[in-house]
Amino acid sequence: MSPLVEFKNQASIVVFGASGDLAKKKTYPALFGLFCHGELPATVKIIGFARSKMTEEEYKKRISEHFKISENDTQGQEFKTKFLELCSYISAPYDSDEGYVELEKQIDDFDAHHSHDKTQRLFYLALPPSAFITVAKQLKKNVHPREKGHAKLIVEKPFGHDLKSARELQASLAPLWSEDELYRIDHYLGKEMVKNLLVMRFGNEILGAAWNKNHIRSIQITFKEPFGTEGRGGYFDDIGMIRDVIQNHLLQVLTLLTMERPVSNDPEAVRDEKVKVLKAFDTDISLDDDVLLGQYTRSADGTKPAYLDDETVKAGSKCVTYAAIGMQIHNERWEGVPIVLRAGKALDEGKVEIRIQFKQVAKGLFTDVNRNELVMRIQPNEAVYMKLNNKTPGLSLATTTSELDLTYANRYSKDFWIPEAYESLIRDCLLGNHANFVRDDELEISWKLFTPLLEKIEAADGPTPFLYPYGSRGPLEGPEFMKKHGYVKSESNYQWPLTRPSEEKSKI
Ligand SMILES: NC(=O)C1=CN([C@@H]2O[C@H](COP(=O)(O)OP(=O)(O)OC[C@H]3O[C@@H](n4cnc5c(N)ncnc54)[C@H](OP(=O)(O)O)[C@@H]3O)[C@@H](O)[C@H]2O)C=CC1
Ligand SMILES: O=C1O[C@H](COP(=O)(O)O)[C@@H](O)[C@H](O)[C@H]1O
Repeated sequence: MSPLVEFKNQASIVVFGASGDLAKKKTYPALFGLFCHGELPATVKIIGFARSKMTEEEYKKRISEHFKISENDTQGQEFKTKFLELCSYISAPYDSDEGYVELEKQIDDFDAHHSHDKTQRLFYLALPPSAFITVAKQLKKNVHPREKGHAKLIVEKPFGHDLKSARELQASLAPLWSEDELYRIDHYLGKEMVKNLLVMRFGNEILGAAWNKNHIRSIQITFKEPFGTEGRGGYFDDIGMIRDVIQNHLLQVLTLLTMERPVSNDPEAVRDEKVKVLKAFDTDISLDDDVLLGQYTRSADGTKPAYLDDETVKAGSKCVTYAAIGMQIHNERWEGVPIVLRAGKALDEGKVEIRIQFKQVAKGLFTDVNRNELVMRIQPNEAVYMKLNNKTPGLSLATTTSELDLTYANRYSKDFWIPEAYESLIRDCLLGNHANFVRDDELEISWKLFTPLLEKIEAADGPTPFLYPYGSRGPLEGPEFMKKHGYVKSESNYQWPLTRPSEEKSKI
């Protein structure tokens, strides 16, 4: 039997850093979600491992805090009870053998009890990067099954801080864990709309045919969060917005959006294409022309703090909480198409979307019509809509902009289970599907792309970010920057959600 099938039937799942924030908010809720949907292996044991001293009761209370069930959801409560019966906890240091020896024993007992021929072990490192290598080494030494079965290791971002540290991390991991055993999570790859990109692009001839420099005028990928770094300022100060979201999540989305068609749906075929297009990205990102940086100040009404008000942030820090970066891809398909990745915290709304703007139609027949735009909203409320020009209904021959709208909430019933990103990725890992995980060569190129820029930004004489108030749309220079990078704002005859005749204006 292949390891793939075996992990579907039975597995021991070990969560390192089980006392932490990620484990509580994402890892355990995802495991619980999979359990409720019958997507965990039929025979499974879940072991938490961390240094914190907790009784089993405290541990179970902690890991279930974020389960999505209400008090009066009897079925949900039953699932929770059954799920927690599968969970146990080991409190031990990460850097000495004792806890790992106990872990090995618990897994062996579980396998013996269920008469498993082979042991299947999934280790999830919900740990700060400083602990990755210690745990990876100890696991290899004490708990790797070797010829007894198969093992997988899930590693969380950040995978390094720059090219050099990413290489060092990789050099330490590689002798211990093969690329085949490693699963580097970028949780954006588990989001429904991101997974839909392959189908949208390669399953629709009409889009595939127009997906190139001949028809596309510009590409934007936007990440907006309505909250600041409250409580995480100290951590964020060494990271900044480019490392936090752009170098990983947005770049991954862009890669899927711009790669060539994979030869098959084999995970390596997909990752090969991602790497190929990444190699065609221009690494020479100009600080003067291609980058707009910002940092948030207090909100206009004074109720929300400035980034620098956080006591854990270095006084006078120039850390970037907003960044827009103009990128170029030098290949036959994309040469000359402006691309902007932009991300900001403490903005006016929470939203992540892709916006593809098509070229203007030929002049002559119309004096001026808006450009078509294809928008794929990743969150909240998944949607795909295409802005099209249409004749204004009635006697008028004027044009108006409307849209073909595939808003999921209107098109798919609530009975569809759209898994959370972590649910989807843990399931992929259990099934041995690497397609939505970051390969070592992808990681290397993503750092090659952004490290030179980060070095310029973080140099002692690096730029001072533009300031923007908490709750605003970002630096005032934003619209001008977008215009410079090929985005033309629609004429104002676009009305949402309902077009009314009084506001229509003649276009022909
Ligand atoms: N929080 C989130 O939502 C997200 C987090 N991540 C990434 O996931 C990883 C874990 O994040 P998160 O759970 O927030 O981290 P935490 O800071 O909560 O750490 C997790 C656990 O690791 C242990 N730990 C903390 N510091 C150290 C240390 N210096 N050395 C050894 N062990 C330590 C602690 O457990 P104990 O002391 O009990 O052993 C802690 O409970 C990080 O790499 C983070 O960047 C990625 C995306 C989102
Ligand atoms: O990795 C990160 O992502 C989150 C945003 O994730 P989302 O799934 O809520 O869109 C971001 O808040 C965090 O700063 C970053 O580290």
